[in-house]
Amino acid sequence: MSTQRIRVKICGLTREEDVRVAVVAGADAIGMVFYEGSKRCVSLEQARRLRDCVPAFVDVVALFVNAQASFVREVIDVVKPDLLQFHGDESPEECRAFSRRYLRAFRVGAPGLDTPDAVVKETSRYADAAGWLFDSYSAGYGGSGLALDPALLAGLPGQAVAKILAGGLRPDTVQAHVSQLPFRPYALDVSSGVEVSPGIKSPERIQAFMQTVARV
Ligand SMILES: O=C(O)c1ccccc1N[C@@H]1O[C@H](COP(=O)(O)O)[C@@H](O)[C@H]1O
Repeated sequence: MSTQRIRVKICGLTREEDVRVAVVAGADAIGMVFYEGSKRCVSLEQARRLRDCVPAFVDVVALFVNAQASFVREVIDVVKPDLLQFHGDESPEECRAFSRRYLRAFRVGAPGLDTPDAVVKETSRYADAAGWLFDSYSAGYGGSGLALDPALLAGLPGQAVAKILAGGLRPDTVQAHVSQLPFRPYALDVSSGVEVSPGIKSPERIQAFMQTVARV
């Protein structure tokens, strides 16, 4: 039986040169953060320029945290993302309001999301998502570099929705994180683990991350 390759999204890009490095290294998706509370937040104009560096067959993902619907629509119009990523407290209705494919992020370990049953119940509310993205719980909304507890992901349905692991992945730890999961992830999402500072990526770390994942 063949094992499906694990896809990679590199998130929090702010510079054109980093987008090009990510694409050449084989990233399947690149993410841009539209959240003013993040040091990786990009402007609409910056995002449009980054988007223009992305060739066919690489997805552009726009990440939001409790954004106004009008702002999400503006990003859709200007940047034309392939996927939306909701990383805040958005309800299923708010995620569906744009009739776009979306990733739903879960801050695993947060109050109310701190048992396997609670995770299963919460994910089931977003059964129409294109992917469930499991991030760790931290004081901010994400991009913390902290890893989640894989035991909290036990009991999720097999094939229902693509499962994406995020949170504290690095070139030297990603293999161990994947092996501790109760399932084989569809994809991985990395931001701080391939950076030299928030929003500034390291070509060496991106390449090392991609090479390691290709062997997992
Ligand atoms: O990157 C950010 O600044 C960010 C801000 C708000 C919500 C999510 C954010 N990033 C996402 O967080 C996870 C984990 O990131 P890390 O690898 O631990 O740094 C990932 O999905 C990022 O896209």
